[in-house]
Amino acid sequence: MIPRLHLTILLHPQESRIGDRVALPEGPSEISRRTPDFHKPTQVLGKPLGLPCISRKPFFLIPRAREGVLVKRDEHGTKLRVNGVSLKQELFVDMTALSRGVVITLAEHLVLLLHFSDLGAVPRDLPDFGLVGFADEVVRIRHEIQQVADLDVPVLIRGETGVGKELVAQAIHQHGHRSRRPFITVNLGALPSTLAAAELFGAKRGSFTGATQDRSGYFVAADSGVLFLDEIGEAPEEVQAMLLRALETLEVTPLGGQRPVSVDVRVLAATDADLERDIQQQRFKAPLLHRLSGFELLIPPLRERPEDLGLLFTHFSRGVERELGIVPARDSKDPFALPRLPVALMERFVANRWSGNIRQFRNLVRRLHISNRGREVLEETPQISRLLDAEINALPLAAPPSVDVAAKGAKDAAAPKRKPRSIEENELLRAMEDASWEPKVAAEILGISRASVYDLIRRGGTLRVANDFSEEELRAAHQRCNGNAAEMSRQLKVSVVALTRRLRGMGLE
Ligand SMILES: Nc1ncnc2c1ncn2[C@@H]1O[C@H](COP(=O)(O)OP(=O)(O)OP(=O)(O)O)[C@@H](O)[C@H]1O
Repeated sequence: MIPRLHLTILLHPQESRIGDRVALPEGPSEISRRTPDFHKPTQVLGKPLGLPCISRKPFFLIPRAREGVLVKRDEHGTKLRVNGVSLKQELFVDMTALSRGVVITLAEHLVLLLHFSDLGAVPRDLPDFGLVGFADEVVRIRHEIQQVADLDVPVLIRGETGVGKELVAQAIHQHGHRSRRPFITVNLGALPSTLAAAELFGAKRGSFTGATQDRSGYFVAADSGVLFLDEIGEAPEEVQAMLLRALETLEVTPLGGQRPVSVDVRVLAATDADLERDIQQQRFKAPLLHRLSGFELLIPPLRERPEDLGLLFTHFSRGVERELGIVPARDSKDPFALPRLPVALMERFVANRWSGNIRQFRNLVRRLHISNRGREVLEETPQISRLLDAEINALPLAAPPSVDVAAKGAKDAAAPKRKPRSIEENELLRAMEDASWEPKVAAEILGISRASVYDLIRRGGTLRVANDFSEEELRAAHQRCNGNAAEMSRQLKVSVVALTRRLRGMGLE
């Protein structure tokens, strides 16, 4: 098999939308992206573009050029044919570097990631199922989802924590016959064993202390749909026995109830545990494993597919900006803007072979955007350096400070919320700084409500909100910062949104 060179556009200088065109500084070259994702062909038209990092000669990227074929390998490096339609130029790159990914800048303002991938094997009609990435292993998973989604068999999804097991479960649900029926998630690791039976199978009023009314339980809630048993390896032994019975009989009896209730559920389960070892050590019931694994899907960790880092970075960047309402500080109409993501930073991601999981990577991207709020280019802030250094030392990252918005059901219910009183002034200050002084974002970081953040600001005495400043103070700051609201926000340690509103009210933009 000839390895192919794959080219990923990491970040457009101006995050263009479908059909937008971005002028390149050298001559009349143009780049247009036709689709919002990067799996589809990227058109690069026009004049030669400089490849300052690795090219020995200028080279053309031709329409629909997205891959090259390795044609020669010798002591000078590797010769690849960049060949979307026909051969136009050759590109020399270092083979070792290419195997871990090469980050380059095009015409100084477009960052690309080059690496090998066997794109020839991807069937054109294979849906992406919401899984970002095209590493061989991701393609295999997509293929397996396609094979199993519309069969009513139980599926066991295995992989380390935070690799995307729940995402895969959702994809199976959405592409199966039960897509219009409920998808209920229950995290067995978060279910106290004393309540497990009632939570799973329901309970009649008065059946135990605290059961003040009838409850139907997860199995009944998922009737005719899909029940996703997350962290199945964490299920206490008695819960395993109850689950096995329910799965074998497809009947559940609510606690304190007389008659069993029939249920029609497709069960998907996920675990990061070594269940075979747990069976040997008699911590997990072998029949339950057999019952759950009508089909098995194994999801590899991100460190085994670094070629997906670029796509995931872009995907999460968009999500974070949308979710937190962060507007990039750059002028979106400037086609000559610097790349949002500098090569040096992307190189850090690639060279480090990010050893954390996808959730941690998303958290890093989120922090990168928050701590760079108001800046045109994403820079490595001290906070990001700390996270990257922690990765180099392969230390696990701290749990994400914010609630996982993608997590559903029992997972959310179990997410810890903090007491505002436990937050010291220093921690508030750090969170506000990381949040670029935006209380909404600081609230996410701290795990408290926005109202509580305002409350802490008012009680603390170090920070103020925009409304606390006198007109005189604001006019002085406005003059000092030449009317730059982002700079004023940094100096006054106050939300740029609230500040702009105040300035507008005073007739100052
Ligand atoms: N291939 C992917 N493309 C885009 N987002 C992904 C991908 N894989 C995982 N994610 C995102 O990463 C986060 C973690 O994924 P998910 O919760 O599915 O992992 P998990 O394996 O179920 O984690 P846990 O073991 O902690 O339950 C989610 O926000 C998910 O949307």
